[in-house]
This record gives sequence, structure tokens and C-alpha cells, in this order.
Amino acid sequence: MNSVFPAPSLRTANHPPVRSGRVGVLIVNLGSPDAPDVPSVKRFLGEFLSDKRVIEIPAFLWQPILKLLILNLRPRTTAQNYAKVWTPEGSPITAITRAQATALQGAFGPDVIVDWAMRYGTRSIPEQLKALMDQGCDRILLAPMYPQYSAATNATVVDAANAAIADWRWQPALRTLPPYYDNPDHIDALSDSVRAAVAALDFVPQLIVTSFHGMPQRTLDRGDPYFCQCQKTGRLLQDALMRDGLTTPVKVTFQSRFGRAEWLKPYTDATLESLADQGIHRIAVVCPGFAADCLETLEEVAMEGRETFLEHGGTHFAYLPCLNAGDTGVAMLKTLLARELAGWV
Ligand SMILES: C=CC1=C(C)c2cc3[nH]c(cc4nc(cc5[nH]c(cc1n2)c(C)c5CCC(=O)O)C(CCC(=O)O)=C4C)c(C)c3C=C
Ligand SMILES: [Fe+2]
Ligand SMILES: [Fe+2]
Repeated sequence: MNSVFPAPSLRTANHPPVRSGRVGVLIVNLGSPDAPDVPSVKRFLGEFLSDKRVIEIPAFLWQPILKLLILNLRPRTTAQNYAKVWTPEGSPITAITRAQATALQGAFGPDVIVDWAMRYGTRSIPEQLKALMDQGCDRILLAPMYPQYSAATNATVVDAANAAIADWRWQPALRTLPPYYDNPDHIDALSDSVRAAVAALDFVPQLIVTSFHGMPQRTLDRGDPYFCQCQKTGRLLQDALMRDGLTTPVKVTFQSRFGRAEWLKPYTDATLESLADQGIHRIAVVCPGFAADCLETLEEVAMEGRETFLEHGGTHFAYLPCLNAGDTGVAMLKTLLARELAGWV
């Protein structure tokens, strides 16, 4: 067989110069507008909310609502909210995702390039996949920064990557980091970070509220595992905190409801309104569904959530940050990613 393949003409052909043999790791998060202003937010929301994985309503019904109503009304408020959390390095989620990739650069050896991309907005998945391929990465590990799987987050990252390489002649081999909601390294990192943050407070919380991003209830009915994975993260976090001597109860809630349909319950805002009536006046809130702090955690929970709780009889509120690019979070990501790179490096 070897003597007839490849054909002699191909054996002697001059191949254009190519680089190969390296491995890429692409950290991916959701994305942000380029600036906290109305045109940028409109562009960002236009792309994000046109994704059929995010809004599961037929386009002929949804697009008129999006274009005529949502994109004319929502960007003003959303831009004001972004302005409250914007940093000199840009949107928090962008700055933190960049810092995570920087911290992981070199962690897997000289032939593994760690890069980052956003599913929506600037620094797109197609651009960064191309950049990795141009640097010789013919094997790429996609790493969606979502601990719990949902079609609206993880699946759309894989869709975008597959669409990006669909017309390439030489495609890289792709792997995907699985959801890590119950991974012991993740749970330990969460538990360590929550314990350290609680120990640094000047009050003793009666309850730890975990606030996960919400999803429409019908996504659960249709088989999305997100709700159950959030519940399991909450339960395992409770167990790990108990094991390590913090007996404060943990409650799972869901934030960021969008639209009028029923979303996963209990809602974070309604919970914060009702806790004081149940005798709970001192709480710590943490968002274990987010690998990086962002608009939803910093504005909606740490700012608005605090106000809601204090206005409804609460006396002490602490927001505990996400794992972000801190040592604990980066060490955890390094362990998880190294496991997925097995056989490649
Ligand atoms: C962590 C997982 C996330 C899930 C699940 C999710 C589902 C989901 N989100 C919307 C609508 C919006 N989300 C918005 C912001 C936003 N969402 C996530 C993550 C998840 N979303 C993040 C990390 C962010 C913040 C991005 C940032 O720039 O900081 C927004 C924009 C803000 C606003 O206008 O309120 C919308 C809208 C839906 C409909 C949905 C599930 C189907
Ligand atoms: Fe969202
Ligand atoms: Fe929100």
C-alpha cells in the first residue's frame, strides 16, 4: 500500500510553508459591549439575543420584537448599568477573562498557547481560532467558562467553533472542556474562596445565598441539565463548607430574569425581599455559576441585590467575589485543563 500512496506526483509536490504541531487552549466567556454606551450595547445585545440557542422563539416572531422593541428600549438602562461597573481595563468580564488566560500562559509547556475569546462581541471565536491555527495549533481545546452546562452557553460556543472551521481545508482537532459543576477541584476552590471571604467579614452571616444566572423554566422542561447542575453545585458547596467547619446553610437561587415567561425559581430578588421576614438579617451572597465577575454579579447582585435586601429589613449584606483570576481559581482551571489535554501534551 505504501508504495502506491501517496501518488508519486504528490510526493514530489512543493507544499506551501505551514506551521503545525502545537496545541491551543481557547478560554471562552460570554462577552460584553465594547463600551458602556447605547450604540455599543445595542450592537452587543443585537448579536447575543439573535442567537437561537439563547432565545428559543422562531426568528419570524422574535426578530420583529427584538428589533422594534427590545433594541430600542433596553440598551439605555443596560448601558447605564455597565457604566456602574466598567473598569479602566474595560468590562469586568473581559478584563478577568484576559487575566485568566494570561495567568495560564506557559502553564502547560512551551508548545501550548493559551488564548481567550468571547462568544459575542469583540474578540470572536472565529478570529481567535484562526489566530491559534496561524501559530501552528492543529489541536485546540475549547474551554467555555461555564461551570454548569446549558444550551444557551456551552452549546453555542461549540456551534460557533464548528461554524468557524466549517469551510477550512485544514481543520484543527477540537476538544471541549466539559461542565465542571461537580468537579471536586472546582468545589474545593469554591469552598476555600467562600470560607476565606466569610472569615474576613465583620459580621457572621446567617445564610449563604448562591445566585446562579436564570434560564426560562421551559428549558428545564425540554431537558437542559442546567437547573440540576446548579442544584448540585450548591449542595456540594454546602457539604464542602460543612466538612471544613463552616456550618452556615446554603440556599440556591436564580437571578437575571429576562422577559415575561416563567424562569427557574426561586428568584434571587424575591428571595432577598423575603429573608428578613424569616428572621434572616445577615447574609453573604456568592455566584458559583459565573467563572468571572461581570455585569450580572457586580451590578445586579452586589449593588441592586444589596439595596433590595437592606430595603426589606436586612442589616448586613456581603457579596463574595467569583473565582476570577485569583490564585485559587487559576490553580483549579490549570488542573481541569491539564486533565483535558492528556494525550496532547
Ligand atoms: C452564566 C451563565 C449564563 C446563562 C445560563 C445565561 C442565560 C441567559 N442570559 C440571557 C439574557 C441576558 N444575559 C445578559 C448578560 C449576561 N449573561 C451571562 C451569563 C449567562 N447567561 C453573563 C456572564 C452576562 C454578563 C455579560 C457582561 O458583559 O458582563 C444580558 C445583558 C445584560 C442585560 O441587558 O440585562 C442579557 C439580556 C438569556 C435570555 C438567557 C437564557 C436563555
Ligand atoms: Fe445572561
Ligand atoms: Fe441582569
